[in-house]
Amino acid sequence: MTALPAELDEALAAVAARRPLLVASDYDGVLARLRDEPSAAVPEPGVAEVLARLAAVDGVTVALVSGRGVADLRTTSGLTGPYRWVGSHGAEFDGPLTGELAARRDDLARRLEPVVADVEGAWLEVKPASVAVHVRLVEDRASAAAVLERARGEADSSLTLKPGKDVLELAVTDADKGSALLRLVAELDAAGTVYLGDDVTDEDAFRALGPGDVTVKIGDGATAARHRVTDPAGAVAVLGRLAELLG
Ligand SMILES: O=P(O)(O)OC[C@H]1O[C@H](O[C@H]2O[C@H](CO)[C@@H](O)[C@H](O)[C@H]2O)[C@H](O)[C@@H](O)[C@@H]1O
Repeated sequence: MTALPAELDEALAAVAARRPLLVASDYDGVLARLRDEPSAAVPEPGVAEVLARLAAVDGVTVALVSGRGVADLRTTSGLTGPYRWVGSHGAEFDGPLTGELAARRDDLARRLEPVVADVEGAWLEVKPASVAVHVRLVEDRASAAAVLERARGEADSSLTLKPGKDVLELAVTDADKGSALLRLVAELDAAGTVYLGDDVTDEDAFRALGPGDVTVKIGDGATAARHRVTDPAGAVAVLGRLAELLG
């Protein structure tokens, strides 16, 4: 198992003593390695087991907080369990979104179609509260950047831009992972929270939490998280160590 930095291990030991405890994680790039095709991003070995172990501890709630829609997250991850499922960057919190949002999203998708039409490898993912412009498969990186720039130009002030790894999402709500996490913390009256994330949209969650919480960035890049591990195997090691401490 990946060895954890001493400060991270100490922080996990401290938060493990608190109840109620919220253990929340982003999905892509954290619990699953990034893949060319989003539906191929299955959980890393050990993820299902460690989440189940954590959720079985009295006073611990496990939450999956993803940019994916909840239905997609459930299907792609194959995870089942007594978890809180927060999708669409926090817009799907209590259940599916309303039809009015879907109509705005479909109109947005129509406007974005020409942006990807002639660029090989660029494609649109139409999600519950957003349209994601994907460029991971565009070989020429200058063309990929140009597609994202053009998509950015299609955004009016009613939309929220969510940049990510080889993707730009245009969302029809202003929900973010930080507000969603704070809503969960309040609902559970959590005395401590652990959050793992790897991407730009996870920074809202890192910033929302307090100094006594444990925030872990997966991979490189500037971050507001207090701790870092290198890859999804490291994320599994963090969750495994926490399960051990709670055991
Ligand atoms: O918040 P997350 O759980 O990290 O979800 C963020 C986005 O993840 C997916 O896209 C990313 O992962 C794909 C699979 O590895 C990869 O092909 C893509 O380039 C990445 O941007 C998903 O497709 C998006 O809908 C999520 O918002």
